[in-house]
Amino acid sequence: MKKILTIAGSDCSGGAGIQADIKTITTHRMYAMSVITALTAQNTIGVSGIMEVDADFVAMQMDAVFSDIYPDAVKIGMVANSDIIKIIAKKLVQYNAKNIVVDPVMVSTSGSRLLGEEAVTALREELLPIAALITPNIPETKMLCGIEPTSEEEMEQAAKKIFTQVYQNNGRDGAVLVKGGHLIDSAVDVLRDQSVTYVYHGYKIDNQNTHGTGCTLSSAIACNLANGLNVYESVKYAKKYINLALQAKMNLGAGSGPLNHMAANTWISKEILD
Ligand SMILES: Nc1ncnc2c1ncn2[C@@H]1O[C@H](COP(=O)(O)OP(=O)(O)OP(=O)(O)O)[C@@H](O)[C@H]1O
Ligand SMILES: Cc1ncc(COP(=O)(O)O)c(N)n1
Repeated sequence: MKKILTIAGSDCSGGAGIQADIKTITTHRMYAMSVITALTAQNTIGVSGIMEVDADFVAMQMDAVFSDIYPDAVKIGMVANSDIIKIIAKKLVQYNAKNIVVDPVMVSTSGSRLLGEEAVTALREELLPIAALITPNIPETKMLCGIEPTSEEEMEQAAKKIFTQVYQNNGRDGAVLVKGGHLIDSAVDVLRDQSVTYVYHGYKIDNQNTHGTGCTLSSAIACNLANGLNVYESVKYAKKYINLALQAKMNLGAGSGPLNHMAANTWISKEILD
């Protein structure tokens, strides 16, 4: 049994954050563990409150997990502030954590800030370089490199620029996935590693219930890495998971509703596990 740790914020409505991650990991038939960085009061319409966890208590949670059940992969989502980022980075290095995927969550789809403005530098300098893969969406890509891509070519330029800043300039290895879910007419994603650019030509599924797609994608990638797939294949199968979960068209809540993980289950069990 593979063990996956998610370090993220709680979404009480169950669509994003820790809850989306645990559903994704469980659907992959793996064992899910969680280190919670913040509680959010939110639903499909928006975020009404955030309570950040003390950085010391984040450290206690990480010690409790790593000293007992060592994870095969770690997914990181909402990290709230720079103190939490610094302690997470320190503990991941201390425990020599493997297969780290960072979704650099900054602003919710509904427009609320989930990362303090002061924390972007700590995220860029301390957490991103130790990840095997980082998965910025279009607005996060702009925050990281100044380019707000509107086409596949601009996504390639941005992915290359972020790779250079985060990995090459720090003498580290890793990969960048610029996600195109916010593009109007396609759901193309672009992966950049040390030498190659891969383009995933996704078509846009007609479903406005996309709350938690980024959380789900990064958790599915972490599961696939834990299963021994390389980064390119891990992203490929994670996108298939998202497509199935979106195609099932569950419609909960008055706003942008959650994904249907039960629908993704069929494909995962047939293609990956059997
Ligand atoms: N309507 C859609 N049809 C197909 N794939 C989609 C759709 N919307 C998003 N995706 C895919 O979902 C994944 C997440 O992309 P997105 O850019 O939405 O991330 P995000 O903004 O971090 O997600 P979140 O909504 O959780 O914040 C990507 O692989 C993207 O291509
Ligand atoms: C706790 C938490 N983590 C991440 C997101 C981003 O997801 P989305 O962009 O779909 O709102 C969120 N809303 N809440």
